[in-house]
Amino acid sequence: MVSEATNSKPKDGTPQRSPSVNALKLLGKKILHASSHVENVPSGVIENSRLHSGNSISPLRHRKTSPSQGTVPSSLAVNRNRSPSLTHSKNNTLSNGGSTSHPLHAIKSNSSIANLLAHANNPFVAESSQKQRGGIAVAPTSKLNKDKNSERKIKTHHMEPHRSKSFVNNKILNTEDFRKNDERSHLVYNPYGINNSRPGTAFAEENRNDGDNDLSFYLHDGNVKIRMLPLPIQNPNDFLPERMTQFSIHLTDNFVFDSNNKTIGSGGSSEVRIVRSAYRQNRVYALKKLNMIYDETPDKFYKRCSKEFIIAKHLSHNVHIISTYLLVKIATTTYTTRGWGFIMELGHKDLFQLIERSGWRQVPLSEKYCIFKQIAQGVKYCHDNGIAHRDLKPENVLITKDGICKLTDFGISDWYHVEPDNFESPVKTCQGMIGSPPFTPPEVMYFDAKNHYDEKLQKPYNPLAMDYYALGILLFTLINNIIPFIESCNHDPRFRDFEAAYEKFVKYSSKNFRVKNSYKPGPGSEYSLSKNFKSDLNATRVAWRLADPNPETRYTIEELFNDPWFQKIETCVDPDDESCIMPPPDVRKASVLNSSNGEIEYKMNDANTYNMDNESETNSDVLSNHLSIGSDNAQYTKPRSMVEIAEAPLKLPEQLQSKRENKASFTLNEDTSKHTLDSLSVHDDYSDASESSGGSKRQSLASSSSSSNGKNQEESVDAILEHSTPPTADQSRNETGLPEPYAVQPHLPTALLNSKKSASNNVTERMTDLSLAAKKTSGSSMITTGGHTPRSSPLRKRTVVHHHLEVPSSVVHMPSSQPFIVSR
Ligand SMILES: Nc1ncnc2c1ncn2[C@@H]1O[C@H](COP(=O)(O)OP(=O)(O)OP(=O)(O)O)[C@@H](O)[C@H]1O
Repeated sequence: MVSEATNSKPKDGTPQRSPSVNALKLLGKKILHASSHVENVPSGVIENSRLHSGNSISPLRHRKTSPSQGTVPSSLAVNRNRSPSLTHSKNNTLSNGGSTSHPLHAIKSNSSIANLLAHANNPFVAESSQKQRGGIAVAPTSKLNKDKNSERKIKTHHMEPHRSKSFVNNKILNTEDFRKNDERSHLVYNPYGINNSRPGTAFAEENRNDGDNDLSFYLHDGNVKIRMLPLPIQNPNDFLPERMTQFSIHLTDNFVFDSNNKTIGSGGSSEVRIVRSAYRQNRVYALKKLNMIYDETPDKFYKRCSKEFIIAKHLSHNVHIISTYLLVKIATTTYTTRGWGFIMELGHKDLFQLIERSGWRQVPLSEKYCIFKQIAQGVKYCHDNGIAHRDLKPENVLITKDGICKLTDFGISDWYHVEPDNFESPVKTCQGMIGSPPFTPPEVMYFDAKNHYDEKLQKPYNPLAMDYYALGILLFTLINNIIPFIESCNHDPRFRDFEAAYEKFVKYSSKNFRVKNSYKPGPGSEYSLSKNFKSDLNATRVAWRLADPNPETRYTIEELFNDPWFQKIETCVDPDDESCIMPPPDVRKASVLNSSNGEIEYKMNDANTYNMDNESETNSDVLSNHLSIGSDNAQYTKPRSMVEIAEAPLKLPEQLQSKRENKASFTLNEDTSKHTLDSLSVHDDYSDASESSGGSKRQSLASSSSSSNGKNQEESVDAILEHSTPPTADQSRNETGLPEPYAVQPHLPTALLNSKKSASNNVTERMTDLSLAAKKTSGSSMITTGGHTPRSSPLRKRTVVHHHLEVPSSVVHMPSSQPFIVSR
């Protein structure tokens, strides 16, 4: 058996709690004490034939997912990963309600963090981090095992038990690896994504007495320390397979930071900024700056990040995957701290940012189905290429300026075959808690240590079935405008209701519902999760089959693509249209250190020929693009997580808002005396100059979908599910082609109307300015994914019918926005 086993155990004594934490605690008190009926499940691998026929782990067919109450044996603590959805408001700072003077910052996807550690095994890197050139994208199992074993031998002083004062609701994690070595290898875990420092940066406890000689902790802003990679920064090429070897490994060889210097997104282990080509300023890219997490060792950091890069790059040839181009070294500048980063295709928004908008409710079902299908196509591409994503959620779906949905964040993705490069080999099952709880299936949630499930319930699971389930929850979320449950486990009353409704539906209404190829209608509007599907029982079939709590009977991606309803969904993107795949950036020069005189010299890239005449760009090109980016940045606000919205859909605690406006800017001062430059490293004098973290004023938590004093501020999740979504695209469009709510708002104040119109116009103008910009057309010109359109050149204008980005946001803080939210 090849599996990944990680464990964690909760620990009491949390000093501060966010509103979401408190709500979750309340939920936790309502645990259902149900008896369990669980069959033994053999662990190990899943035969390919079974995998593709929709069966996953064998004898779970009739098991109940309600476990008996029990305690988690100490041997089964789980290495938890938490969702950005669950835990954070990206780019936001939360106030903790007064128990501390620290401004708190909510970061994304802390669920992922501990798991990231467990996945820091890059099969392309030998134990000593020396380059291992294999020439293939994936390594054989033996090598994977070898790496895992080697990691077990690594001294784990970074894993010594400690608790960080910086974290709210700390938990202690044990990894099974370290337990086996009889080491207490606790990690501090921040499940709710709140810390008191700058976004996306990992922190460690101030007083470390674990013998760690890593000098990469820097005191700033009182008692907060920022983790930095020790010098010298490693050469990315040493961690990549030969076919991915890069000519240039330094960011500044070929890119410049956008002068706006804004963080456009952040996650549990990264922050994302805009960079530009040094040669064509209008070519903009995303720089995902990777941060060390918690007590991660530099070695594990390099392995984890290079693994993510290899997977992301391996998948970078599809319309529905964000392209990842380069793994680069970054020097400390006023923009960022030294380390590694990915140069990636720039997304315009992520799906979370669209769904959280009040106007999302009015987006026609046909457009939501289009988005769903695009996501599914991205997932299928991953699976077809041997990768399970394992962290699908709206935050990890980016939408380009053309309205194309693309998957990103392969931080906890993995090759799912026992032999990664042998697609005939069985599926490698997993163990341990990973993913984001609202989107993580119940068989994985059994490993969530905080829920204290009986060990018997923790069976090896199929990583692909995680993605199937997440697709189902995504579809529910798209249609209902809110996540259906906070956690897919029976500690969540909403999930319990869903599970009970599922069983009831199958038992009394549709006995063959789960039978393969039966395509029975799904639950109707008498089921709350189905209401907003407007009696489209084929659509509810797909959502319910994908979100089947039982992995045995859950839809597979193949079944989804065979589903007649799914096949008929019209999308505005041809999955074979390579013009929608961003070409790689120019990489023309590479800096190298002249060992004789110590000076930096540049090598030119012969393979990258170019004509300077074609490079010219007008100032106005640059300016307009710059302005466009700048204005977009303003919208990269993640005010509330979906979980927070689910908990208090229209309620905004006023005190949080005012406190957030008073957040301090942090200044990071590096201690230059701690480092000596390594002569082998060209840019490893990644200047230890002092830097400012640059106006890290936290963004407001105030959600665009929230109103602090709106009439319906106590509106419940159930009430939200009751609201109707416009039934069809046609019915909701006026003569301009825009969905009705975008054009006529008679009940809104004039100022509000004007601001909405101009916002909408701006989007339209920006889109039509682009070479690949969407043109508004009639619905008849939709591209269906069943057909094939001719390959287009990168400059050909693509016909798009759905303007996925044109989702108006309610005006925050205005009570009058409330009527705008409620559908008519
Ligand atoms: N290429 C990109 N273009 C634009 N925005 C991006 C891009 N990549 C990421 N983002 C934004 O940054 C956020 C964080 O990115 P990402 O999920 O990759 O980080 P992460 O640290 O891996 O997160 P996690 O905590 O889930 O592991 C995304 O949700 C998105 O809003």
